[in-house]
Amino acid sequence: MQAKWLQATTENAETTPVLYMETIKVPHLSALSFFAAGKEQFAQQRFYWQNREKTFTLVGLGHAYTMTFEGEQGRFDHVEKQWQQLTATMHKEGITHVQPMLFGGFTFDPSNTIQSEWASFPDAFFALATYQIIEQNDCCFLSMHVVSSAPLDDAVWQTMRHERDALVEAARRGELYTKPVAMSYFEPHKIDYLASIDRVTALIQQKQAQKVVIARPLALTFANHIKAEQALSQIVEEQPSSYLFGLEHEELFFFGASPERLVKVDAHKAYSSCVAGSIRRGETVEQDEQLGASLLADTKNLEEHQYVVDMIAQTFEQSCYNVTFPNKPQLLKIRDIQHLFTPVEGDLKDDATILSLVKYLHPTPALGGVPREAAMAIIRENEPMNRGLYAAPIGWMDAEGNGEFAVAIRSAAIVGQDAYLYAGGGIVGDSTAQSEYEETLVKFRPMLRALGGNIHE
Ligand SMILES: C=C(O[C@H]1C=CC=C(C(=O)O)[C@@H]1O)C(=O)O
Ligand SMILES: [Mg+2]
Repeated sequence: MQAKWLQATTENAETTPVLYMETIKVPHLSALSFFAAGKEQFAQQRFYWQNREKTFTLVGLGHAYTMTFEGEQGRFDHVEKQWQQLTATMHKEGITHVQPMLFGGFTFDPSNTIQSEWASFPDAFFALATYQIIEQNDCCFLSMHVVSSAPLDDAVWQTMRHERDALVEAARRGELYTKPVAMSYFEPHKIDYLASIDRVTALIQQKQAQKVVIARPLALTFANHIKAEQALSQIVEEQPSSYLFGLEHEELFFFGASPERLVKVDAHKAYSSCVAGSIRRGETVEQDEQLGASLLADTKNLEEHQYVVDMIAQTFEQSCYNVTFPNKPQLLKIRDIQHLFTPVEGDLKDDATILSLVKYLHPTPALGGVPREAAMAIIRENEPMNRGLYAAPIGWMDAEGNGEFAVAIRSAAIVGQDAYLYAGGGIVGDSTAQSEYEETLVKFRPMLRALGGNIHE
């Protein structure tokens, strides 16, 4: 008995790390240049995030702590619990109101075992950066994090302060990036994709599901390795009204420009957005308005959209008080495409958290389908790819329960000289393969442009 008790306490002592943090305020710094400044010391350990409104930017270099999880059962709770434990005891120096931020994502479907570029990516992957920069309200805060079970020696801080100052200096020098130029463009499984849309539409007509989102990849090859900062710099320039994200994991760099919020929590208020139903942008203002008006009146797109509103509103009803949402969709216009859009908000109940909302919301019918399990089974049967983080929750949270997750669409994974772009669409009873195919072509455009692969434009 005693031996067991001793073992338990030792384990406990070893697994109770403390989070040390020191924050300073720095004059405005380009978040992208800071990301690039970490390219040598922190290669494969960087992340980048900017919200749609461009009012909040977060960049992380290095891993002070990582959390990973394999499998479906318990992955959201595991990350939640670990983060709570890690932030239970914090030692803050310098500016103390700044929070440590955990950044990462949960893969779309842990049951997918297809070998792919995502082979070594865990089903949950989150990192607390060694060096974290936050830009908000015209202020720029630079934090250092160390997670240690032993008391921290001041010499550690001294060394890190030097490294931090060198990173800031390197970031101030900046750099210009050229657009990558793709050598080849390949649509794997194109014929399979077209056939799968016909099959899935038939299954929906037979009432095996009401809606299923089917996606496909597009592959680009380059003459040289694409640098993460080079790819990111393109979307920073080109996508002013989307969430921008980038996450390195080993050899893989996943990045994108998504219009779609999964959930945001700010001071116990929760926000989600239903984004589903699509049409291209017009070439003139009149044509653009006409296309928008026809989208707002199109029964197939309204059906796609309504499933998402019903499900998100229902989930919010369980986790929030005072749930509100407009009774008709509006238009959400981004560079290449316009969508039907309905915002949903509410006041978080005491037992709900941002991660519990991510757990219940993912995948919404904008990415999975209705009913959820039937749709997931149809996706597994009919989509010959592994989505990895595509269409999955990606985002951040702080130690006070605030945070934001986007749905990682309009995204691509870069591995060395190859890039895999992903796009899909909501299939309902009256979908047609050709128009769904064309919708994916429009959805590929942001990443194709960023990667210099817009061979068809
Ligand atoms: C699955 C994607 O988009 C979703 C989000 C907005 C509109 C959609 C649609 O109209 O089909 C999709 O549900 C994608 O861009 O890959
Ligand atoms: Mg659609």
